[in-house]
Amino acid sequence: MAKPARPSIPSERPKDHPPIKSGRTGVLLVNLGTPDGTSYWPMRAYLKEFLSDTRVIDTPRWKWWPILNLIILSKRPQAKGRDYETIWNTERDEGPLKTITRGQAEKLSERLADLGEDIVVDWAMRYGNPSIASRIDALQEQGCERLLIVPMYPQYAAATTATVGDKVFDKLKTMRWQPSLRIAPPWHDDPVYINALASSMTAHLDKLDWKPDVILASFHGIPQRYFDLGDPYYCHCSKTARLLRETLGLPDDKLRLTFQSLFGPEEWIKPYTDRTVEALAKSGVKNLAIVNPGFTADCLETIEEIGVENRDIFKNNGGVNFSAIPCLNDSDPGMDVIETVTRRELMGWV
Ligand SMILES: C=CC1=C(C)c2cc3[nH]c(cc4nc(cc5[nH]c(cc1n2)c(C)c5CCC(=O)O)C(CCC(=O)O)=C4C)c(C)c3C=C
Ligand SMILES: [Fe+2]
Ligand SMILES: [Fe+2]
Repeated sequence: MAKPARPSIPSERPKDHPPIKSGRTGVLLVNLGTPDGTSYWPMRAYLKEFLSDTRVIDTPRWKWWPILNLIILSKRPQAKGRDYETIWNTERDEGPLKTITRGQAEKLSERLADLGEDIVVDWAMRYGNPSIASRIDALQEQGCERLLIVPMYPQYAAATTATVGDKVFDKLKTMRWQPSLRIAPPWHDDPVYINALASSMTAHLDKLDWKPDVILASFHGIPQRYFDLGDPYYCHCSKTARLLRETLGLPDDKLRLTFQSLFGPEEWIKPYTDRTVEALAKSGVKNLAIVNPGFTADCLETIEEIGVENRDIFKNNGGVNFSAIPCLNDSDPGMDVIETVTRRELMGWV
């Protein structure tokens, strides 16, 4: 039987066809988020979005809705707004997390210049602005058919990494022409990350005219229940701390793992940073440094909670010298980490 004639495919686009940009790859760095301003309403909007995420708070909605809307959102926006004011980037009118994430994206773009014009680097916030959906739109408009999402968390947690995925999938669900998608895995035990932390800690501590008796590696906490339900976050943090200890040649009691930023009445993973700081000061430790390996950018939880609140706890209980070691941010070692992770995950695409 004769084959039916193949319909001819026009070799050129019809004259009235809209222009198509194509063939590019987008890299989207995503960090947690920050309010649009420090006054009541922007603070409230930010906290409401954040604390309504079931990945962050999994309490049944009928129970959580009145607690959030009637109790937490009536007081916390003012209190936290005052804290944000103390760290605010007034020049740009934004939180430091935004400023630093933008800097990381700009530097990454420069570092990937050898890959040519077909790579576009951008950044977004999981909560607040610029939103993930708006940046995916922008990348697609620039011709990105492939998308690498980099959740800016070295340790995986459902409350951070997975919720970035959720938001990306929500957006993709609405798109007729979806980009191909990759999500970078956590890098809690990557040698480039451990070495970057070790070198930035050493450089910072060498500049002090005193030596710490103890260093705390303080990570953001999660409720103990989330760990019991199978979240690998605690194990990732423990491994980072162990590798850091090994790299720096420090014994267990000199570099200790702790967890900060507790929220609500539940039990969180332990030991708690603030209680450890207090106990160390009371036990006679005079010189203390704290590093925050789980934060890729300095933010309220590092600058204010560690640099101010925990410094005060230490000094008020007999401590003498205290230093908060800055996050990797967009420093050279920090950018080495982001570049290594990105290049590895782009393999096969570029
Ligand atoms: C139950 C609540 C929370 C969980 C679980 C949680 C996990 C978690 N958070 C980070 C990183 C950051 N959190 C930040 C602020 C912040 N976190 C919570 C609550 C939970 N976080 C709140 C309510 C806030 C806002 C401030 C406050 O009201 O206390 C920030 C700082 C943002 C900034 O703009 O500076 C970061 C970063 C991780 C890594 C994590 C779990 C692993
Ligand atoms: Fe948090
Ligand atoms: Fe906090």
